[in-house]
This record gives sequence, structure tokens and C-alpha cells, in this order.
Amino acid sequence: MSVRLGLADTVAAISTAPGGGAIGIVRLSGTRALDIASGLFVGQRAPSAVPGGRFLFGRFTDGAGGTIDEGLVLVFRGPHSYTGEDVAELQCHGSPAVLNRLLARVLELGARAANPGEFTLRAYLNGRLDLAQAEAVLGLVNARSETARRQATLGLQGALGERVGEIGQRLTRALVAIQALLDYPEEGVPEEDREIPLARAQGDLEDLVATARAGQLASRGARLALIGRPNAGKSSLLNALLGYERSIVTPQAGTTRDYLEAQLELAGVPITLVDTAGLRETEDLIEAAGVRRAEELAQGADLVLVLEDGSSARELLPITTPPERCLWLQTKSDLPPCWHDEAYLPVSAVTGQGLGELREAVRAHLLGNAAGAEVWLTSERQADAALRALEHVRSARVLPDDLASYELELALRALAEISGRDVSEDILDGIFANFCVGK
Ligand SMILES: Nc1nc2c(c(=O)[nH]1)N(C=O)[C@@H](CNc1ccc(C(=O)N[C@@H](CCC(=O)O)C(=O)O)cc1)CN2
Ligand SMILES: Nc1nc2c(ncn2[C@@H]2O[C@H](COP(=O)(O)OP(=O)(O)OP(=O)(O)O)[C@@H](O)[C@H]2O)c(=O)[nH]1
Ligand SMILES: [Mg+2]
Repeated sequence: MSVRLGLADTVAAISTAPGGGAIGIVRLSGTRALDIASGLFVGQRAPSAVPGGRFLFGRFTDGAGGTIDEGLVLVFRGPHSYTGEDVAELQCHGSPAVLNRLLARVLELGARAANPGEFTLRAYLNGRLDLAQAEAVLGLVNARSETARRQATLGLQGALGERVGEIGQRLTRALVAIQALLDYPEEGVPEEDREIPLARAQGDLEDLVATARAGQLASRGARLALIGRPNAGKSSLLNALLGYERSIVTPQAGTTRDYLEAQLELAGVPITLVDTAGLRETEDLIEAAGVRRAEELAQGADLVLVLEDGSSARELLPITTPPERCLWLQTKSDLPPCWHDEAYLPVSAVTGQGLGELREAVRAHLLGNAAGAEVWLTSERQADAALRALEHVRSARVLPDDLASYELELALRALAEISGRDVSEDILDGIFANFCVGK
């Protein structure tokens, strides 16, 4: 898709989910939206003849005078619509058969099939949303957890844009002060005009950048791998966290051979829990393949739960995952412990002891300081821009005035990309390509 397509034509798409539903919507946006709707709708009044904000009941007809379905037309007149253009929503019964026929009919009447995200792109190009808000719409459509939803709703309401705007104001204040100093070096500028806003902007940016990992985990979800020796209690812990018997548990070492995934929500983050084969040297070809897989899965996980049986003698585990991505668990804490290690959290899959602490530790690990922050950076694009802004601010604080002023201009430009008024087409294409058709 390219944004170069422009806004001249009228676009149409099925905006409700693929598959069946009680009600489905074909949405039209553009200068001819109401004319096209009037071309197939038969009711008391034509969509093109009523003011915005009305709904009409009637029949949707095919070219030969037959009826496709009965339903409603919602009429929006630009700029008072989602896209800022004239919009007609054809609300019909929700089968693919009805929706496809209705879409085919509006295309016959001159609409063009919308590209993925094109309604939201039009809303952006018409100044109805900024880029951070457009990304928030994407976040809402794809929200897989309560945390993801909450952050996206905040983003749609412009909270991220506001936060970034405040930081921008501090930087601008410092920039003006530095430029005054460059022009009139003998005058000097007070601390509160230069050093204080800069230091605060840096602190704010550091806090904001620190939310990026949480924001991305909340939207894409996190992978947690359970790793340990055979019989350490990996499958039992997976079942205990899930609350149902997903994985086979037996007293025999080497029960789990292939890996197995299960979904749950933990701390507001969608989690894929991965049960793996116990790590050991083995002659069994299948088990050996499982062990290799377990090692790979540990490498690819956002967090590795390292399990060691607390009720039997310790045996060194060959873990290559960096320690900052690991949480250590001493399992079977309902049995008399054979060893003590401060770094390990005692848990029991049998009594549930320690599971609350485990959830809390996972939450702290995945969300870090972001848990306390109001708004998060939710896309990689936003995180990248904020990080670049932060680096320019750090440079500005250690460089001589003329270079500092240049760094601050770059910082402001990077910040402006987050809400994005004049970003490149490549960036726009990259964002809107992730949308679905009809959004
Ligand atoms: N049926 C339907 N439901 C939907 C949408 C939609 O497009 N259609 N939306 C699509 O994402 C979301 C709602 N977003 C919308 C945002 C603004 C306007 C709109 O028409 N705004 C005008 C009029 C406001 C008013 O009447 O008070 C405006 O702001 O001027 C419509 C939907 C979620 N639900
Ligand atoms: N008392 C007690 N026994 C447990 C606990 N967790 C697991 N067990 C027992 O330990 C044995 C092994 O448990 P699994 O969950 O199958 O261990 P695993 O790590 O998945 O083992 P493999 O799949 O062979 O790698 C079973 O007999 C479980 O009943 C626990 O918290 N307390
Ligand atoms: Mg197992």
C-alpha cells in the first residue's frame, strides 16, 4: 500500500470480523459515499438526502431490482465522521454471503476496495487523529489483554501525545535559552531556563523509554519457558498456573518430550507458557531432540523459569540464558527442603504455595517500572523515536552551546515523530500495513 493513492476516490470494505455475526457492516468513505449508498438502498429517504447523524431503515438491492438484504444505513457527513469524509455504513445481517454481495454491489457502483487500515489512514490524513492515536486504534483492534486495551484507550484519548508535548515544551524552553546565550553571551541565562528543564526532560524521557518493553509485551504478549531437570516439576507448575491439567505429569523422569504451549493472562500481559523436556544427557533419540528444543526455546523466551527440585539433592543445571532473563524456582516446597538458596523462590504445584509470589515476580520482571507509569510507549516505532530523542538530550547536556542547540533540535524532531505530522511515507506505510481491511 502507498499513501500516494490519495483521497480522491471513495473506498469500501467489510468492517466487521470475517466469519458470521448477527450483524455486519460494509463501510464507505469518500465524496461519493452517500451517492453510492443511495444507488442501492431503497427506503423512505435516500442517504444522500438526509443530514449527517441519521439512520435509515430499508432494503439493499442488487442491480436487477432484487433484494440482497434489509438493514440500516448510517449517514455521516464530513468532517463529522471517523475519517473526516462523508461516510455511509450499511448495516446488514452478518453472514459472509450477505456482506460479500453487498460489497460487490458498492464496488459495481464505483467504490474502490479499501486497503488495510485505509479508513484510519484517511482519518490521519484528514487531521482527525495523530499517528500515536492511529497506532492506538490498531492497539484497540488487536488488544489481547486488559493492559493492552487500557494503554490503547489512553493513547486514543491522546495521553501519549500530551506526555510527549510536555517534554517537547521543556526542550523548547531550554533551546530558546541556549540560543539566547549564543546570541548574547554576556547576558547569561538562569538555571531554571536551561539546566532544570533539560534535566527534567531527560528524566521524563528515561521514564518513558523504560515503558517501551512493557508496552510491547502487553501488545504482542510474552513467552515464558519452563526449564529444568526431568522431574523438577515443570509440567505440574504449568498445570497449576493454568488451573487445569494441560500437560501430562508422571513420577517418571522424561515424561515431557516435545514442547507444549498454553495461553494465559498474567499481570495483564498475554502469556504463552512453554513446557519443555527436562534437560539431561540421554540415549533416547526423541528425548534428546526434545532437550535440544528446550534449549532453543529458552533462548527465544522473554523470561525463563528455571526450576530445581527442592526436595532432592542439587545437580548443576546447564543454563546459558543470561541471568537477567531468568527467575529461579525451588519446586515441591510442600516437601522437606534438601537445600536453601536465597535466590530461589519456593513454590509448590501441589499446595499452590508461592504461586502468588511467582505471579508478582513475573509481573515485576515483565513490566518493571512501567507498572507505575501512566502512559506507555506501545509500538517499536514510538520507542525508537523516544530513544533517539533521549540520546540527543543526553548529548546536548555535555556539549558546548552551539552543538547543544543542534542536538536539541534533533531531539525535538525525533519527539515530533511520535505524534507525527510530517513523517515519511515509508513510516506511514509501515504503520498502516499492520491494520486489517475495514479499519
Ligand atoms: N458503527 C461503528 N462503530 C464504531 C466505529 C465506526 O466507525 N462505526 N468506530 C470506528 O473506529 C469506532 C468509533 N469511532 C468513531 C469516531 C468518530 C465518529 C464520528 O462520527 N465523529 C463525528 C461525530 C461526533 C458526534 O456525532 O458527536 C465527529 O467527531 O465530528 C464515529 C466513530 C468504534 N465504533
Ligand atoms: N510433592 C510435590 N510433588 C510434585 C510437585 N510438583 C511435581 N511433583 C511431582 O514430581 C513428579 C514430576 O512432576 P512433573 O511435573 O511431571 O515434572 P517435569 O519437570 O515436567 O518432568 P519431565 O516432564 O519428566 O521433565 C510427579 O510425580 C509430580 O507429582 C510439588 O509441588 N510437590
Ligand atoms: Mg514434564
